[in-house]
Amino acid sequence: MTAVIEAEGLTKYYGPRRGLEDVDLSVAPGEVFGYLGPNGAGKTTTIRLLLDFIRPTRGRVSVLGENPRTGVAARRRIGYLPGELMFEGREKVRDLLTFFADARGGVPARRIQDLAERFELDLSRTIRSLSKGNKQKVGLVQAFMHEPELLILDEPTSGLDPLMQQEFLDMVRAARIAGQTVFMSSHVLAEVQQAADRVGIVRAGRLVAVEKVESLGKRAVRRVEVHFATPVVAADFVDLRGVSDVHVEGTVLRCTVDGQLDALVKALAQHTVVDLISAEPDLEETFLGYYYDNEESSRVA
Ligand SMILES: Nc1ncnc2c1ncn2[C@@H]1O[C@H](COP(=O)(O)OP(=O)(O)OP(=O)(O)O)[C@@H](O)[C@H]1O
Repeated sequence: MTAVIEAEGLTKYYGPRRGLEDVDLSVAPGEVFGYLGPNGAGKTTTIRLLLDFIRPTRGRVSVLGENPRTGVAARRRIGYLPGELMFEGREKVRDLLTFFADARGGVPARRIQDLAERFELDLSRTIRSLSKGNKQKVGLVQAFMHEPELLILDEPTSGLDPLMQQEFLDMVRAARIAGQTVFMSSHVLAEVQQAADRVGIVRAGRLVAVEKVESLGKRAVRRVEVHFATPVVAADFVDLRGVSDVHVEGTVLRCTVDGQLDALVKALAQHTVVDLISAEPDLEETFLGYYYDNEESSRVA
């Protein structure tokens, strides 16, 4: 099957500054692809290249089988949520959405109404009176409303409260079931894990890893901090399966656990445990774990 998004050696320099370099990427029809990276990694640059808002310094990209530069017809088949919404007008939300709907060849009013209800968005408000989160909802409604073949979403959950983030993820899952393809950027691994089939990790302008979400889940790396009633020694914990970065200061143990907690929990049980804190690592830590431990399997295919 032809890829919906295909990039080869995609590179963008802003003057001497690297925005993106040598990105090879292929997103299959019906796939939900999460594009993860810290601030300034190159996510927005990639998305702008896909939409021909900027042109590559070198390399090539095709979207829905077309070169974004010439494939104007393909644009209607795309729903796009920009990272920064420029909605400011005095008009009502309903009027703005109707305007977008008409530009895409028409969308049933009922569909707009349903999406607005889902997101608890008041269509009778004026655009400029909306909070950041509500503007984000307008952006999402306009991206989804014409049921495009491809959704390109730049930081879609930014500004949404947790309930609305879940609503959004439900919509992505529904889009996937309907056979739509989704390319979404994020800097939050947890949210992408809930909806995506694969995750690409971009860092300093390079796509450093592409992983199936299932395999990410299996490698749950955690930071663990344990407080004991009496002092402990590091030697009790250093050789345990999955445990690394062991540091002991008096009655406090800090370490990293990759995979099951079982071996650590059994060793802890030899002491009196006062408190145990287990935190998911941030994106960078998870990804570094992959990149260095699993380099041969993770490089982009
Ligand atoms: N118009 C521009 N002119 C110069 N440099 C730019 C421009 N746009 C982006 N860059 C640089 O390119 C790099 C990638 O930026 P990009 O906006 O693509 O990152 P991002 O992953 O989307 O980050 P964020 O999460 O902060 O939006 C950064 O170093 C950024 O400073």
